[in-house]
Amino acid sequence: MKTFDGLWAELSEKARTRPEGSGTVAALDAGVHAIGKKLVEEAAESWMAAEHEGKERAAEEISQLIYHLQVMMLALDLEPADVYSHL
Ligand SMILES: N=c1c2ncn([C@@H]3O[C@H](COP(=O)(O)OP(=O)(O)OP(=O)(O)O)[C@@H](O)[C@H]3O)c2ncn1[C@@H]1O[C@H](COP(=O)(O)O)[C@@H](O)[C@H]1O
Repeated sequence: MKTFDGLWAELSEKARTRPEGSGTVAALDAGVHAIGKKLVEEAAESWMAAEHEGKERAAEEISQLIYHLQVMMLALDLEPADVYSHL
């Protein structure tokens, strides 16, 4: 099963090697404004799923929120440690 750290390693590698067809590379090329819109969209979908669609759907939307959160971190050249230092 993929974890936060496992996904982070995978996405960091994609950002570095820029393979053809990667949605992550396309998202990074689209920029912070576009990534921010996806982040807000997935946050709203997580909220709606949590309130109206049950735990399984909420978990699915939260996984997508984590993905877009990591893409934003990559776009800003932030490492997980930079974020963890504020927890
Ligand atoms: N975990 C994810 C992941 N979660 C969410 N998403 C993206 O977020 C979108 C989900 O948004 P929605 O469900 O709202 O669907 P949508 O609005 O129809 O999507 P769009 O039209 O906006 O693309 C998906 O279409 C993906 O673009 C993800 N894209 C990739 N990953 C993983 O990231 C890794 C690298 O992916 P690539 O860079 O594409 O190789 C792989 O392991 C993937 O499984």
